[in-house]
Amino acid sequence: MELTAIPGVGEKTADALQALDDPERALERGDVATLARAPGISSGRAARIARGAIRANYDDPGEFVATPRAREIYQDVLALLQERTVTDYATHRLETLYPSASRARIEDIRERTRQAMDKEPAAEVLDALDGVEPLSEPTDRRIRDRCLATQDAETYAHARDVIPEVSVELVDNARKLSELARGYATVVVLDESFARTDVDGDVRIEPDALENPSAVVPERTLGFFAHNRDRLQAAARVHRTAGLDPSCDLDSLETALDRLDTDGAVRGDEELDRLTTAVNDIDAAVSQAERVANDHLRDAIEERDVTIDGTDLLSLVERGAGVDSLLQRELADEYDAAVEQARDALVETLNLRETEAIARRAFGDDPAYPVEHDEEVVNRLRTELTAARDRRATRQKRELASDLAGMRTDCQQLVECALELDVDLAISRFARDFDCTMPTVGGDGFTIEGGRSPLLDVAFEDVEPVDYEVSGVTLLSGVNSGGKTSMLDLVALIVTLTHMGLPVPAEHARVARTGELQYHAKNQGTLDAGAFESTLREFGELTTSISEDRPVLVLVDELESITEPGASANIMAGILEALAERDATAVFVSHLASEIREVAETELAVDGIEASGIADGELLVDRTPVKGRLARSTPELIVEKLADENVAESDFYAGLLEKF
Ligand SMILES: Nc1ncnc2c1ncn2[C@@H]1O[C@H](COP(=O)(O)OP(=O)(O)OP(=O)(O)O)[C@@H](O)[C@H]1O
Repeated sequence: MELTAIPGVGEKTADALQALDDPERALERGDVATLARAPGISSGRAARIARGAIRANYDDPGEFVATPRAREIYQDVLALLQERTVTDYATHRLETLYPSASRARIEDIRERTRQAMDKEPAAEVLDALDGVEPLSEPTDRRIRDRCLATQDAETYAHARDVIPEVSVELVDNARKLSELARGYATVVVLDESFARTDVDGDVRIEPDALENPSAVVPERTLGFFAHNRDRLQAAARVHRTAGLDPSCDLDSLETALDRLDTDGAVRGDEELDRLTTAVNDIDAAVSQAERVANDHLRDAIEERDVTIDGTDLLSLVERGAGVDSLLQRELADEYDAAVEQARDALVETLNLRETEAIARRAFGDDPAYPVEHDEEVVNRLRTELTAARDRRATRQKRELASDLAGMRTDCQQLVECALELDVDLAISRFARDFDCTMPTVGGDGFTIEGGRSPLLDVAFEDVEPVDYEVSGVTLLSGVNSGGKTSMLDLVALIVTLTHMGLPVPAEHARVARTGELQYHAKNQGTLDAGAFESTLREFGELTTSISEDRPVLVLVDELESITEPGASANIMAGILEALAERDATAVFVSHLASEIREVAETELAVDGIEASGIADGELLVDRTPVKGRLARSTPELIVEKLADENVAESDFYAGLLEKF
């Protein structure tokens, strides 16, 4: 997809998106979290870009949400869904769901919603989701014990691109190569030309190395898996607890991950552990072996009475011989036993195998007291053990890296699948929490049965279910606080959810396909001339823009408050007539329903939310509007109550009542 073809994506944004590994895939998947990783793109902007991409894909003109109040309702719907996610990914991903006029888009989401609603939001699955996050690359991948070397400038540039983790060096002669071999544990030479050069150190001639970078830097794969280990383990747990079909064998993945340390080292290999411990403990083990030998020898000397013939003693002294000679002569056996003990102790403590023979040479056969190790031999032992440890570690790393490298795509899928489950479960929880059903799309206007708005200021279980059906243009009258605004909110909510492809909080609902939701909230007080003029312009544009292929649902709350009552009634009557002429669906909440009907030239339908009376100062309201009924106003109900209750002033109240 050409990035600049997406609505709202210019050259600059397209450049920022190109910095991602695979922007097309992120856009296709509506992966807001990944898009927001592009430089300078906030998550809000990422969501707008993703919606733009979807719109372009469905040829959707957008602009369903046509007014600030309609936008608020959409935001409220989104918030209710987002409250039910576990992962940040799902929170952002839900922002790609929007009310659309495109039949195909709605149908696609409805299909997904139906499947989502069947999914059980079990506590252990939600728990497991807690650790899932999109996979990401570790930031610091510099590897300092190895370098690449080449003679060729082009290979040099290519190597820097392909294996940026290690340094790449230009070498033109054997001297430079041997300098590198002294500075790095391993030098990988990328040219055949050095094949016959004899250089000390671990210098490998691997002209094909750039074709398989993970063989040169198994740390790349291991680092990626170590960095993402917790997320992958959580994703595997989600698959197990939710019974999802995994994209890879979970046991193999978990076994491989168990072998990996958080820093990318291989763990759980006995041989590697043995060699690592031996290298670390060598000095301590040598000292301990010396101690063992000397303790033995001291005890032996203390216990022995050495008898020495006078001539022998004289000859020893004349030769300048020291105690060593005496030891050799008199305590040779004890010395041998002591040295043997030192050798055994060293081999045993360090658990040596291949290097046992070297270790044994660390204590010589020539008698001396105290017994001392041969530093040169110990150093040799250290070098051998270190090399064996490094060889083993490299082999292990390569093996594990090659096991894991093949799993990368499947792991990506494993995590994506778990994250998408979170999106589904948010929809499922929303549907369950608010007793939702899938609405029917089609027909004229809307029908709501048993609708309960989760946006009310009362607990959801206390919301009274309401029914309402409108086709064409209707005035909605009713007592104060009867629930007229709440009814408009419920209609807007159900229409918005339906066009998002989501379930609605009603026992049954049917909604006509709509291109635009025009929901105008109540104004707080009379408008000044300028604001009044612009409100009239808005309605002027709205009534003229309605066409058959772009049907509009108009919800208006107490438009009369924009100016004085007489003028308001005239204006509202005019707007309603224009909407009726264009076969629009509209509900106008008004306390001036009667006055509007009087001045209107066509017959206008009116419904009413009625109160059956007043009890303890509270209106008893039936919140379902009665079709074709102009509801009595609150003042009328109060006058009626006073007329009933006050015998003395009954004439006065009866007179007032007649005026209604
Ligand atoms: N279906 C319902 N179930 C329970 N309570 C409701 C319901 N509808 C409305 N209410 C309660 O009634 C209150 C008033 O509702 P709302 O503001 O919609 O009335 P209104 O008719 O628009 O009032 P006004 O004429 O004063 O503008 C709400 O804040 C809510 O507490």
